[in-house]
Amino acid sequence: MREVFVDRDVLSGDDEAELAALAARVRELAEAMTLTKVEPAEAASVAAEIAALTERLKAARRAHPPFGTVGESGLDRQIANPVTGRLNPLAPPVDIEVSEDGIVRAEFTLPAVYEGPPTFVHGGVSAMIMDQALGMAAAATGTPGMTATLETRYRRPTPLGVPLTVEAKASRVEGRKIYADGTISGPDGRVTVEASAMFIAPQSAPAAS
Ligand SMILES: CCCCCCCCCCCCCC(=O)SCCNC(=O)CCNC(=O)[C@H](O)C(C)(C)COP(=O)(O)OP(=O)(O)OC[C@H]1O[C@@H](n2cnc3c(N)ncnc32)[C@H](O)[C@@H]1OP(=O)(O)O
Repeated sequence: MREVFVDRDVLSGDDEAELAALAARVRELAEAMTLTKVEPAEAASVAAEIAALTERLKAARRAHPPFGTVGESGLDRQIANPVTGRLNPLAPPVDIEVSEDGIVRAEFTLPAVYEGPPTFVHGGVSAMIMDQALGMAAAATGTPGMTATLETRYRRPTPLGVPLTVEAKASRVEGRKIYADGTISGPDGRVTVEASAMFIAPQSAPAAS
């Protein structure tokens, strides 16, 4: 297995909490940036300040995103994941829970930075969230894998700014292939996105730590 799976800094809870708080501020910054009406001179001034802050963060730099210490599966350790990662400002983040019966579920709200059609979620963002939820459902069978196929059916537009629910569950495992299905639904319970995926487990599984 490639070394990048194992050669990671593992953060303490305190370090993770501080960086998660920083990521939350950057998320707010992205949202403020998307919606701001400030004058060009003020935008230029803010850009200069942000450039200076970026240089401060780059002063100490890792080769790869770090892992967290939570969990035993090696899945929820990916704290910089672009869907669920509290340390990744691009992640909403979607706080996915996996129940003992293998059902993956999360409630989340997507702000304006994820807009595709006006007032609705970008279809690629929905697909990204489904990929993650379906992948975690596949992994919950005990056999995690890489996405080989992902089919999304957009039944109706997914609204921004309201509570959404993603659910997924593995349907079957055939050798190295794991199949899973899931949905995103709106606050009225109506399904907006259906998805099905097939994951393929690597020939040799990655190390858990
Ligand atoms: C890995 C662990 C990670 C843990 C993360 C936990 C999840 C967390 C959630 C993360 C979620 C996000 C996750 C992400 O974002 S994963 C990122 C997106 N996915 C990828 O980048 C995958 C890129 N592709 C590959 O790496 C390889 O092609 C894979 C690994 C998929 C297969 O290459 P491999 O060399 O191993 O396969 P094989 O040649 O021995 O063939 C084996 C069987 O599979 C069949 N086949 C192969 N490809 C396809 C296909 N595309 N459609 C349909 N069938 C396919 C093939 O016919 C054969 O069938 P059969 O003849 O036996 O019947």
